[in-house]
Amino acid sequence: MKKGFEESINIKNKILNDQELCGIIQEVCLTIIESYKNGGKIILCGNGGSASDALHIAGELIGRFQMERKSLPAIVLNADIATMTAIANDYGYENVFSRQVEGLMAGEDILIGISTSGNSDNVYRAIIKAKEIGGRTIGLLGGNGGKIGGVADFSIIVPSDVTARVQESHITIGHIICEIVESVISELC
Ligand SMILES: O=C(CO)[C@@H](O)[C@H](O)[C@H](O)[C@H](O)COP(=O)(O)O
Ligand SMILES: [Zn+2]
Repeated sequence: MKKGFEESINIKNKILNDQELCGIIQEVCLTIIESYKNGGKIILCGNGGSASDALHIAGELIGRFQMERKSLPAIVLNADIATMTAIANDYGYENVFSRQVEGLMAGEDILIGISTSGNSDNVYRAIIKAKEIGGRTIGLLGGNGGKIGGVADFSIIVPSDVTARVQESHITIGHIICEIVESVISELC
């Protein structure tokens, strides 16, 4: 039992002491704030535990994190099960997110693709489609960043190959981003 706690703490300490990674997280916050100022929205997607993380982060933005402020628009592509199953059935599971990006994303929007391996094909294709549309893309990743790490505008790569450990840091990073974005936005309005 102790091993799991220790591993989780050690990975978070590694992130804390990685200036480059902390710098990327800061840049991501600024990019999200800029998008919101320009009338953009955040679009998120992921599989399994990362699907839950996408829902969790969107809930903090649309509802609130810790402060009273206006609602911040966020859409989760893995939330709409009717659309997802239709696309999976008609076009293949690898296209369940990219097809929605095609229909929903505008140039001022940001796509956050969450994948602990960095290699989920449906998240990868969503990032590629978002780039074609001209939107900014963020990968919340793990391992060596995988193929998504090679294409996203910003890659936040948690230094671990263990899916569960990566997910635990993803939600910590997600909370930190929400806290920073919320505090800046609430000063503006
Ligand atoms: O939550 C877990 C494991 O902790 C699983 O549901 C996990 O998210 C699934 O195996 C995903 O399919 C993994 O995909 P990815 O993170 O590599 O993109
Ligand atoms: Zn999990």
